[in-house]
Amino acid sequence: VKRSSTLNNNKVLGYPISIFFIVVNEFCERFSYYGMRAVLVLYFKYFLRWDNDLATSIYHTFVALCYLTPILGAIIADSWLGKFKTIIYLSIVYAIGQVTMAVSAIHDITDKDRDGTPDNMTFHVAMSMVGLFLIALGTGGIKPCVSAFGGDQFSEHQEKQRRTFFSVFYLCINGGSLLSTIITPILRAQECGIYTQEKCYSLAFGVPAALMVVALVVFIVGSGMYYKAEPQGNIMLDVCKCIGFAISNRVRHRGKQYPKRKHWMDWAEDRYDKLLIAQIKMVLKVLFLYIPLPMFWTLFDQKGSRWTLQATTMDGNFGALVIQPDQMQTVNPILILTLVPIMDSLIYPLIQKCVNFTPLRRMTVGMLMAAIAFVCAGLVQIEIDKTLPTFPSASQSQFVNGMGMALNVSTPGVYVGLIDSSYYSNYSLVNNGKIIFTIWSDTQACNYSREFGFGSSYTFYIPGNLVCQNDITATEDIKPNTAHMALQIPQYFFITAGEVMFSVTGLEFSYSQAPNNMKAVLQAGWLLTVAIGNFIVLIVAEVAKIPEQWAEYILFASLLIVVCVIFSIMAHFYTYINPAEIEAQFMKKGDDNDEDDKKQLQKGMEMVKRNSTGSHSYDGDDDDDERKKTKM
Ligand SMILES: CC(C)C[C@H](N)C(=O)N1CCC[C@H]1C(=O)O
Repeated sequence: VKRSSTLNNNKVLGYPISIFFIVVNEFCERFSYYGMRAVLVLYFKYFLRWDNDLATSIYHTFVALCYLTPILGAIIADSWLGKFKTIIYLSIVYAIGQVTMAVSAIHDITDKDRDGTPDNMTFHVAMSMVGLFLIALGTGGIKPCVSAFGGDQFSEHQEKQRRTFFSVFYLCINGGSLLSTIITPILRAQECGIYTQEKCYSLAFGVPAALMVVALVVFIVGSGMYYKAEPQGNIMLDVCKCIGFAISNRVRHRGKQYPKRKHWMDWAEDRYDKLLIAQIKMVLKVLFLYIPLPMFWTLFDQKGSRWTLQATTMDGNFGALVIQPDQMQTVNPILILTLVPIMDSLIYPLIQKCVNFTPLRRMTVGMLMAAIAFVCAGLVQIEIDKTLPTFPSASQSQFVNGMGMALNVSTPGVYVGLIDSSYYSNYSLVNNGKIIFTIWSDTQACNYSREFGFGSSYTFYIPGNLVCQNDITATEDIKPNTAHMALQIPQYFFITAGEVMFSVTGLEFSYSQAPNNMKAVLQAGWLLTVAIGNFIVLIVAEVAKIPEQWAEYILFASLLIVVCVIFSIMAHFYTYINPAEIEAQFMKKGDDNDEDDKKQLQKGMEMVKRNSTGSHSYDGDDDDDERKKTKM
């Protein structure tokens, strides 16, 4: 039983007011994180002048680090500072990191010769690496704490409200990320500078930095309203020692003369209190269940890579709207914003009328949905392959100069180059839509315009007697993409519906099944599945050499289905628990036990008492009581 009585007075519609500050904080933080991430690769490539490979590797390493550091944040929170202080301190580190990034992107700082390019690249690289490290520490460190801290604001009997909170929390993640991925690229495209005007990366990083400061301020403003659980001493050290002792004790008592114990962790009973052992068992059970989960994220993360590449071979013309391949990714947060409320208010209650749609069942269906998404991606790929020639590469054009003199050809943003007489240019990449080329020689200049479809490729022949527009002959080397990007919508729909069922549920499940003193640790365990999924994508990208892309999609779908079957079997044997109830039972048992046991349990009881800060209000729906001990 937790939460102070003062909290119960600060409610709106049965929800603690404190969660308002937490969800606003999450919105601003995710704006900051995803906004910075949206322009990061371009910053590496165009500002730091790294090649594609280095830019991609550092980008993925950074993303993976952001999902590894939650372990650190969780340990600090659960063992030392508590969630509130950890969030405050690591948010400061995070904001400093964002500001460092913004400063590292000011080209004028080292542009001594005022030519628009930084003269001391080492300075900018060093600053941005320090900035990224601090950001990874901050964003990852606070992530498990913020979600667990939000969950802490509800009493044990407000499970329904707590579930809604996790849905709103997820909406805020995606609202923030959607807005920032639209806004920061626009900011980046602006020009700024003191001596010369260059692409404004400092603004694109500066606005996320400002949002992180806002996130911190909002969180501090709510300070008086939070329930703040005290950390339980160095719990992670106790956990490790207890597990270590259980293993060594088990090994020391191998013979038949030693009676078996129900669980291998019970071998720690000789030295550690039963409550701690029970809590470790709860955590291990959930962590064991997580083993197959990274596979979901492996598929999910390919939205940003494989699916975006797929979109480059498609037609993004939606009439009034022309969608670029990488912009298709925003379909995910847009769909999250629509699907979460629909699922919560309509789909789940409807399904619940027919079957007991438990969290683990939802997660299983979520994984199946992701597999279906990849089958859709495979089918779309087959459709694309029917229309796709192989040479030359997409969206390019070349010019053949038939004139007796050298010619220059350019279009805004692209300089095709100087073409010698009776010679040809290289293929140049241009945008889709109407493009106007300027062709000029020493004696004449003219404009030539042409409509380019997505993925098309042309050779233009400039005759000897050039007058312009009508004289140039165009040969279509590759037809424009005919498979429309709208074909990707079903795969985005299924992966996002899967995400809602899998990720939102998983977040809440991780909270509800964790003992009070290890809530943040289990949230971090959940986030670790995202990190491992990211790593698998990196490995797969290097190792998988499947020549047909559609076959790779189907392979991934099949792998996820296999993993899904394994998960559903594991989930079948999982018994839902109410950690607070189990912890309370140890208090009760203590009264009935013999003296020795009583002494052992004393410590555990103290722990539970420390968790129980004040009275508890039974005001929420307790519709989950019958599920407390249900199977999958
Ligand atoms: C990739 C989207 C912008 C965000 C995504 N839908 C999402 O909410 N998440 C992906 C990893 C976990 C979660 C997050 O916390 O960002």
